[in-house]
Amino acid sequence: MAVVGAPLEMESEWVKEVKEYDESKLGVKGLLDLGVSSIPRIFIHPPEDLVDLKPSSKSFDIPVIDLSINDRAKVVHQIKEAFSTWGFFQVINHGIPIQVIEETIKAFKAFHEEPMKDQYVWDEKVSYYSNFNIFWSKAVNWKDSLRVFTSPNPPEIETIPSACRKELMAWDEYMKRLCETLMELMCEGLGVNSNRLKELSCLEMRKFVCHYYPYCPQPDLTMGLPTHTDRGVLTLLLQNEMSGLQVKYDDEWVEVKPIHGAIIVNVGDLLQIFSNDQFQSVEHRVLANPCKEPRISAATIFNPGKRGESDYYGPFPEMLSQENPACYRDFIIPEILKQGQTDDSSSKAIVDLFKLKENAK
Ligand SMILES: O=C(O)CCC(=O)C(=O)O
Ligand SMILES: [Fe+2]
Repeated sequence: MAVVGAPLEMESEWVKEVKEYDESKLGVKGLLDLGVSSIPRIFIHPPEDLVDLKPSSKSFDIPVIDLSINDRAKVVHQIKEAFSTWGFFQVINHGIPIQVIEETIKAFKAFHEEPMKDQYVWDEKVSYYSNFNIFWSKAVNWKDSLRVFTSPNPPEIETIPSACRKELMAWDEYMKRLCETLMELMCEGLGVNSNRLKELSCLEMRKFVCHYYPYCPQPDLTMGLPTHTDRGVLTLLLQNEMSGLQVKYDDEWVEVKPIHGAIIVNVGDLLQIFSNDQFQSVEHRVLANPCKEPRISAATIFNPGKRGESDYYGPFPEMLSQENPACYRDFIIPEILKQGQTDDSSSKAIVDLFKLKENAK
């Protein structure tokens, strides 16, 4: 963690302030409850993060795919198109009842809004806040996050906070089922066996992150979540009706407009590699929330469960040919974990790590 270009003594002062904030276990919500009206300086992002915060003036929208249409070939084609260009789409009519979606968002919101006055509840809450939001940090982000690994299959109950346990367990099941359906369609789009990603254990390791972006008094100075790509295979994201998520398209930032009941789906770095660059893992970010109403999002990130020394991953060999040579070398998951410890911040870190320069497109 470092302040870019700052002298050493300032850097250590900054680290000290971050540590104090972290150890206070207040979270951003806690700061607001204490009545702050400006953001502490540890939240101020460097200028390069804060240019063009406004979304594109062109009327782009990420694709919306309706899973209920009775034309499988059409859906496969739409997913292939969306993932080859945007790396993102919103899925509607996916079979998850709207009441489930509403109840789930309500439960996650309640978890983050647990009042500090009940010490037992508060202690449990903060025990799930992993290092609060000091994450990919050039500066601290204006949000609080709950992180849970919902693996192995099924998740161990103690790893989930009791305040939203019932809802999160149910949500995990819904996400797994939807992801299985989508992975089959994606595989068909790539021209590989529909079970390919499932057989590769991609439904087995799931990370769940629930972000809470409360009101920010100075949204032009900080970020909710800075620019990044997702590192897993596929991310399924639920959001409430508050906007803030932006996706890079054609070198411009495009706002993902909330659609009631929709789930956002996006390609992670690993899927870009498996697809040998047919699908794109695309940069995205979340602005600090200028509205009184908090923004809630819940990401389920799917990763391969098989992580042994002989479990190799790489571009699907059946997609490769002389005209379409591998853009990446094969690798094992421990190589990624090692890399994650050294540099957590850059977009496409995994893609760059395994790229074969000679075949790069
Ligand atoms: O909060 C959001 O909408 C996006 C979250 C996200 O990009 C992530 O968790 O990787
Ligand atoms: Fe993301």
